[in-house]
Amino acid sequence: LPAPPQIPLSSARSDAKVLILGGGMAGITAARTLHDQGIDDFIVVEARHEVGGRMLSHTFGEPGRQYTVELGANWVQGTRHDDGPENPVWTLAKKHHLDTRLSSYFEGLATFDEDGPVNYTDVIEAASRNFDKLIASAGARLPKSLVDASARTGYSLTGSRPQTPHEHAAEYYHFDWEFQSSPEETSWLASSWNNNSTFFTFSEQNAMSVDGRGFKTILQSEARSFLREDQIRLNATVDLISYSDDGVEVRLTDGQTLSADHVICTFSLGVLQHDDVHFEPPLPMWKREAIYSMTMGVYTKIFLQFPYKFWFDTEIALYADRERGRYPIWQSLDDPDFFPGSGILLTTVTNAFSRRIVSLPKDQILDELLDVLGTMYPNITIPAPTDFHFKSWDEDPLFRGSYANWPPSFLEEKHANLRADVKRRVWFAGEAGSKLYFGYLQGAYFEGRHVAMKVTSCVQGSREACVGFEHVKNVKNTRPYDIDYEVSV
Ligand SMILES: Cc1cc2nc3c(=O)[nH]c(=O)nc-3n(C[C@H](O)[C@H](O)[C@H](O)COP(=O)(O)OP(=O)(O)OC[C@H]3O[C@@H](n4cnc5c(N)ncnc54)[C@H](O)[C@@H]3O)c2cc1C
Repeated sequence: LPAPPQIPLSSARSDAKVLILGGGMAGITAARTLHDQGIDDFIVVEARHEVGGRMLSHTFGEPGRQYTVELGANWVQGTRHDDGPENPVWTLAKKHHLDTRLSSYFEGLATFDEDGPVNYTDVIEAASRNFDKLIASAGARLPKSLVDASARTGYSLTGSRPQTPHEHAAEYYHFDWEFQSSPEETSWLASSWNNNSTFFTFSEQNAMSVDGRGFKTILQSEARSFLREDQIRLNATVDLISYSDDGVEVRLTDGQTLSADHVICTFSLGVLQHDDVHFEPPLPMWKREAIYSMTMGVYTKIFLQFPYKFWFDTEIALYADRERGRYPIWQSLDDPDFFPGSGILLTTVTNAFSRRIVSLPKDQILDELLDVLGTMYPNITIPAPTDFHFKSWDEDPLFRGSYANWPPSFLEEKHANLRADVKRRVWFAGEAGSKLYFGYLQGAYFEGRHVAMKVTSCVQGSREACVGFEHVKNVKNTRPYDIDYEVSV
């Protein structure tokens, strides 16, 4: 295997034709695309000490029992059908010899509730059929141009109305665990096309990284294969982007200024929503409206290491609590396919529950987790964990959440505006901009490539050849609201 990438700490250069702001999947793919198009006059500017973005690994476990776990993206979701199109993330994984194992989410699930182990796999199978009906019903609406609604509306209309803790947990497993948002918070139509784009276009396989170099190695190795030292600045946090018809200036938090003809912003949607980076002049209203209309969700993986394994032999267990979303998914990494003997168990929580727990003292979270495990295993004395870790994505000013989600009220025009450039100077790329693959690494990849191709025509061509994305200045209803304020007496 190639040696770990050594990316230089800082470049002395300050001016380039293009500044790529952010060194995650979208940023490195944009850089690779520019390079492949013969443009090398660019600098990638990244706040962290390494590239990778939300591909973020962590060394976890007590001394002598340490493993590389993934706090962010962990799976290549959708690989390739026999002779169908290949997920470009899978292409990168293969190119850089990423060590992966196929996850078997839906085979041999262990099931628990507040009474301990109990079998409700029939309910999980029903939830799987309900999810399929949800997707199919959205597919039937699209050709008729029927209006969007929440996935909850879709579920209800197709006859799925979960009542019991088992039904809620089973629905959560199929829906929230993927979208990190509830059916109420999510678009019926967009969740369906998002699911189909990844799992039908590529494949239903989920290949999990168990690589000791971290999942990020695919980006770092890729970056090392074409980036020169003076084409990347690490530990450089962007604070202000000033733009005009003539070009762009980028101010870093240390006061340094970089200038360029174009910038490609790959900050997460959450970063754009929180004004962590300022724009001068402020971004136009149509752009801000789009930014604030899509949602950034939270997906928190909580890792626990125990001195020994006392739990289920399947990869995943489902726990049905009376409170929907309370520590429902448990994943064993101490599995012959993953990290045997590691003693690592992880649970995932999302959105509202996730925001609740990260505001609690760590001891309290740990007590809650041990309490749930005690409920799942009433006849076992749960040993004290040897390590415990999670990352609060929501609170990190470089991410402000985990990945984007398409809410029911989000119109296609607004999404086009989210993706659109401003003045053909300030460009936006990142997973949120991908209409089909938002949320996924492949979304970031496709956006990085697509936007870099647009910028290429601006850098190489005449002014006429430089064509930005279309945006809609005022997003309107096709039919105005008919509201009669008259008070009848
Ligand atoms: C917990 C979690 C689990 C996930 N699981 C999966 C999965 O299994 N499979 C999958 O396909 N996807 C998954 N995703 C989503 C996937 O990680 C993202 O879609 C993808 O990494 C986004 O890439 P990006 O380049 O658009 O953004 P990012 O990776 O966020 O890149 C943006 C970069 O900008 C940098 N930056 C931010 N602010 C500044 C600033 N002011 N100045 C300079 N630099 C800045 C950041 O440090 C970052 O490196 C997961 C994400 C999370 C958080």
